Amino acid sequence: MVQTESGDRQARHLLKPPGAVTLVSLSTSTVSDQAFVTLATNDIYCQGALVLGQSLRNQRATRRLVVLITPQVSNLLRVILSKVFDEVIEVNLIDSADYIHLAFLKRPELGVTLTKLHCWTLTHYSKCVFLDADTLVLSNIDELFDRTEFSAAPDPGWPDCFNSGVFVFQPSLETHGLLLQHATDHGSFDGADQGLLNSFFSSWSTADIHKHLPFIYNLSSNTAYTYSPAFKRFGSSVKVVHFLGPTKPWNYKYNPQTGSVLEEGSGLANQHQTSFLNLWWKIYQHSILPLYESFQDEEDHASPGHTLKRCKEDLPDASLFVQAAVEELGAISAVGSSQPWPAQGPVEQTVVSDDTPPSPKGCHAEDVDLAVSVFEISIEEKVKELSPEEERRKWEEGRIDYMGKDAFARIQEKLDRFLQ
Ligand SMILES: O=c1ccn([C@@H]2O[C@H](COP(=O)(O)OP(=O)(O)O[C@H]3O[C@H](CO)[C@@H](O)[C@H](O)[C@H]3O)[C@@H](O)[C@H]2O)c(=O)[nH]1
Ligand SMILES: [Mn+2]
Repeated sequence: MVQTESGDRQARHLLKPPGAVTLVSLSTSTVSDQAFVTLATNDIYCQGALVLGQSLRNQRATRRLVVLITPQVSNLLRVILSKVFDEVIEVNLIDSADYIHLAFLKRPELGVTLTKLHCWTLTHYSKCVFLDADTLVLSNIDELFDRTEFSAAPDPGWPDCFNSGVFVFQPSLETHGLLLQHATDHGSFDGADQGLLNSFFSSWSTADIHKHLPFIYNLSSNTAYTYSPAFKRFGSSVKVVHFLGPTKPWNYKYNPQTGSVLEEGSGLANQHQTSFLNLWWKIYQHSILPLYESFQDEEDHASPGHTLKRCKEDLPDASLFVQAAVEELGAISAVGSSQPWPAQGPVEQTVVSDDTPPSPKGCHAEDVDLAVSVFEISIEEKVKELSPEEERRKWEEGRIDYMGKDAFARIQEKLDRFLQ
């Protein structure tokens, strides 16, 4: 990966309030009119996008790397994303066109879905591969660009439908418009993008076998066990793992010494899934955490005593970040191999930042808490209590938590309580 000073400087332009489209050029890929695209609508999903982007770089992807973000994504994460992705493009969570607004008021949970559809507006690319932020690339997948729109792999839960976590598409404003129109007219049978895309590209299951991507391009890690003989036979050729479902890699805690996720609290994962989870975390530890540190170092010049600098100083013999920076993460094909972490000091040492009282939660990244100690790394969403004024401003700015507390069901609950 080529990272230039100027790339980092350009990244500053991503700070809010950004323009509709911001271009950041970090690397010269061999094919510049094609791209891998992902989406992150908040700082937590950004952690997934970062690992995905890094996994594509590790596998020497020859196309541009693009991440679509929404206004909720914090300034810090914008800068960090720009260190991994060639382009960080802000899109709106809901398009401002009134007909969409009206249609979707009845189905607020589709907001995030609509955002995925924005990938068709990337018309400066002739062809793209979309990957969910909860996917991990294990080997080079450039050959996907030999496929045409609309190619995707079967969904493990209903194989006559495709899974919309990995797909090949051709950006086109016309298609984008038709998709939105389809959403307006028909909604989505699963209330999200997968249902919508399946009914729009409804001939996928029958028309052209070339549009069926092999399952190795979208292996659902949590369902692999349901057909373990096949996993035994074909598992070694898996190219993309997809952590679909409610529990994502970032919901686990990770022990950097043993190189494995800690299972307690997050339910027991099957053995294959554990290897993939460990791989995800290995990339996170070695390649993503150091990005936070380098950003903080830059900030230190401007404002001495900033958070992560102290973290580093407080960890003289653990030096997680320093080790991570010098250790080049090469091929990650060693699925399941244990990663012995060099011996560290025997006493658990917790990273503590400047402006928070000593506690296990140390390094913070605006909307996420990164707790880093010798024995445990974890990513947690900050629970922010907003004042009624802040809540109102959020709504007025269109920053509505459709999946969470502003979900239609929650609002209905509130109304019911009020009307009782
Ligand atoms: O709050 C959110 C939720 C989702 N996403 C993005 O949307 C993708 C899809 O969401 P995800 O949580 O990964 O859904 P899955 O668990 O994978 O569930 C399935 O169902 C989804 C809804 O139909 C499809 O988008 C997925 O591709 C399909 O695998 C994510 O990867 C992100 O890229 C966000 O950025 N923020
Ligand atoms: Mn997914």
